[in-house]
Amino acid sequence: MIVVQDLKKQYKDAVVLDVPSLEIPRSQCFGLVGNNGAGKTTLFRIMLDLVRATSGRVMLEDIDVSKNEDWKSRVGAFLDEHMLLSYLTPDEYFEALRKIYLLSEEDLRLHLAKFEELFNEEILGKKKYIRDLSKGNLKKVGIAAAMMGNPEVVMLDEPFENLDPSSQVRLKKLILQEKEMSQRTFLISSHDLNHVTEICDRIVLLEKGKVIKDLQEKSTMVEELNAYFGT
Ligand SMILES: Nc1ncnc2c1ncn2[C@@H]1O[C@H](COP(=O)(O)OP(=O)(O)OP(=O)(O)O)[C@@H](O)[C@H]1O
Repeated sequence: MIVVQDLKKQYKDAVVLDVPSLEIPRSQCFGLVGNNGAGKTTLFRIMLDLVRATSGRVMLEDIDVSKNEDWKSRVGAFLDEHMLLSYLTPDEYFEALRKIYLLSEEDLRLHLAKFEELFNEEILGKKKYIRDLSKGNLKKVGIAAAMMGNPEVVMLDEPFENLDPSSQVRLKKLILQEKEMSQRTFLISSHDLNHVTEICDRIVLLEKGKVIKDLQEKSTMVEELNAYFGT
């Protein structure tokens, strides 16, 4: 369970995030939507202790993520390309992570096999550095890396952005499979209302840093979001 308590982030006079309370139960696929600047990435960055909150806290189980490091082995995330080692090839990068996560070569092979369709023969076995990959292929590397090491929680910021239509469908399939086979909690931010509502059990709508809708009824989610965004 992830618990957000009295969380505020302020830059000078601007309050960019103000979430009094939010609970994300284990194995929920939690979608986060909102217009540009709503605070989605800021919330993820605070959850990963990449940015310090002005006040309040994020707890993973009973761990305050800003006060204790023990949550780090339980969380995988891909927010942006800065999280990758761009001077490595994808193969070298996955191999480095394999050693960090103490996985066997077979574990890594099995993990990457799940991404075979999504990678579409563009990622592995090529002698191309991560820095030279297309934006979509870079995202695929980041997503595969975020799911390594069997994390309890996976956070993905805009995972569908820059993916071609077939890759978007393949990624949705992959997340749905992972959801079914593991007890993983997914936190996914997206501007793509159709994709996010299709895979998530719950959608939280942020606007100017505040939660203005918390939708848990699958049958009416798309309708409510379309009405809000005027789409
Ligand atoms: N370092 C910073 N200094 C000042 N303001 C910041 C800083 N980082 C983020 N902000 C502001 O915080 C607000 C929330 O930004 P955030 O990136 O979290 O939004 P978002 O919902 O992820 O937006 P998008 O959909 O455009 O990615 C924005 O107004 C942004 O300008």
